[in-house]
Amino acid sequence: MGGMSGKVEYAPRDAEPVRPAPARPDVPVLEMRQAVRGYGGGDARVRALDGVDLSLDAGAWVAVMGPSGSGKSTLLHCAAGLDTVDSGRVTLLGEDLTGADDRRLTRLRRGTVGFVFQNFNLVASLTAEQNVALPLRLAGRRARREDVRSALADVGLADRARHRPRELSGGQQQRVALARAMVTRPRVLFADEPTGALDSASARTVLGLLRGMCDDAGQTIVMVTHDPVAAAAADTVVFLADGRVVDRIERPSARRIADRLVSLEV
Ligand SMILES: Nc1ncnc2c1ncn2[C@@H]1O[C@H](COP(=O)(O)OP(=O)(O)OP(=O)(O)O)[C@@H](O)[C@H]1O
Repeated sequence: MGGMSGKVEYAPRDAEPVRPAPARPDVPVLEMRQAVRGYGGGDARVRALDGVDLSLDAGAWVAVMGPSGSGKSTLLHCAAGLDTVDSGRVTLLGEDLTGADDRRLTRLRRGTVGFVFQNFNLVASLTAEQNVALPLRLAGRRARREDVRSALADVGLADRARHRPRELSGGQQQRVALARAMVTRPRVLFADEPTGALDSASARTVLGLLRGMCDDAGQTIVMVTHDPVAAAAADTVVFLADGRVVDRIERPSARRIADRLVSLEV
């Protein structure tokens, strides 16, 4: 990739803007039906997902919670097409991920899903702007300057475009990671502990940005978290235990979530 360490080579001004994948109002954005994913064999066999049903429409924000080892990461990975289920079905925008080969999965993910992780996963040698431009370049297209700049402006970092990750606070780095996830306008954002490494003020900022993404842009968010305060920002909390969905609360308070978690962990 030319120019990785230098300035971003932007597309010409009249280049096609990034457009979200077409909406399919007739199908859920994400659907899991009786999803099963096991690891290991024989006596050591673990059913990380044991018949999970989940259906999410455009603009839905679900938090996935549960004790350690309950299957949260496995659910996220299978829903995002980073991992495949052993049985059951997973569809993204109506397209079946089950049995799709790696090339097809990569194509389905591109432009359809975005990712944010606890540890930001920014490229240390690249500026904020270059990090945000990266998914477009990985998709084989030149980024338009205005798409990259507006993604950074959306997270309040227009004035930090030339900063490298080490020159940014944790909260700012996570906002760059959000801008990077959003620049392709994904229909679904998968977030694994997006506020896990942040102080409470930065966490609130990030949760507020996520709220805007589902309310204003109709994007769907699947967020794994251990934090009841973060989960209370979502519309729905799904609780996992031993690979199964054991409860679901709509519009929950942090208090109610914490109480439910405690009851699962004892
Ligand atoms: N690659 C793997 N090989 C073997 N077992 C695995 C693998 N990945 C996950 N598991 C097992 O599957 C179960 C679910 O794991 P998963 O990582 O999805 O849980 P989690 O809820 O995300 O946990 P945590 O909150 O600790 O991150 C666990 O029992 C785990 O040990």
